[in-house]
Amino acid sequence: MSEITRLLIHGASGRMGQALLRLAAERQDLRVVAAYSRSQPAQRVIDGVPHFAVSELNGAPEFDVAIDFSLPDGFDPVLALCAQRGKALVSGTTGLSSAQNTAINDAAARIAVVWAANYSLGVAVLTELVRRAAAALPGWDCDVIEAHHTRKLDAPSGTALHLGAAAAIGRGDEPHYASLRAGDIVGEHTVQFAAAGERLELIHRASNRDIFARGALEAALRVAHQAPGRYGLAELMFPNL
Ligand SMILES: NC(=O)C1=CN([C@@H]2O[C@H](COP(=O)(O)OP(=O)(O)OC[C@H]3O[C@@H](n4cnc5c(N)ncnc54)[C@H](OP(=O)(O)O)[C@@H]3O)[C@@H](O)[C@H]2O)C=CC1
Ligand SMILES: O=C(O)C1=N[C@H](C(=O)O)C[C@H](O)C1
Repeated sequence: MSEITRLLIHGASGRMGQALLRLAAERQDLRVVAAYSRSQPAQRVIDGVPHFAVSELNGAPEFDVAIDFSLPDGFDPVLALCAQRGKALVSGTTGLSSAQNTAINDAAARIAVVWAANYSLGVAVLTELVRRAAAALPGWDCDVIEAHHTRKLDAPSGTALHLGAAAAIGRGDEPHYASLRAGDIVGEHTVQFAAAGERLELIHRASNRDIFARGALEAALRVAHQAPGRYGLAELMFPNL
């Protein structure tokens, strides 16, 4: 086991991929050994990091953990690579199908896997608040309202679905969802509880993708050498919640 954790970044050319590469370069405890993007034209080295096209994924160099922020179309090959190599995977790709979710559970018999719709501490706390509010407010209307940039493809967002599931645990039924796509909004989530005469709103606003990238890098460090299993973000990162 090397002291420096070797990272493979999948989805490197994207908004999240670029944040991950920039923040990883500032750290001494990890090193990006390969960065993959769908449309990378040819193998090349950028700031000391070898970049490849995803078509070359099977020939990836040795790594300890892969971080994936791509799109559902790209998810299966990186999960397969990690399972085949016996290496951990941290993924934040949203919009995955139920079959892909089942594939994560299957892979977790062989490797350590973390998948989370949101890697920020604020949303981890919000999730707990939503669960408690939903349990305390039976019979109130519950709506999850999310806003994101116009380039986002999935709706409702993964975080909205995650918060809705937390509310459902507290109240026994799913809330309603509303999605807005406008400008360059990084990510905003409101969980609203409403009854006659009063309304409670719990809100998280992300203004910078670094919060997600930092969370994913930390999760990767923590899970890189763990035993096989599907690890929840809260148990791995925020055990005091
Ligand atoms: N869990 C969390 O905390 C967060 C999750 N997300 C999620 O992360 C994902 C990426 O977001 P974002 O960075 O904004 O998206 P971008 O569109 O900016 O980037 C997507 C990346 O994935 C690559 N890609 C696209 N299709 C494929 C494919 N079929 N195979 C392999 N690679 C592919 C793209 O390569 P190329 O450029 O060559 O097309 C690009 O590198 C989304 O699902 C988003 O919802 C985002 C923020 C936080
Ligand atoms: O695509 C995004 O940008 C984001 N996606 C995640 C989601 O679907 O919840 C997390 C964050 O809101 C940004």
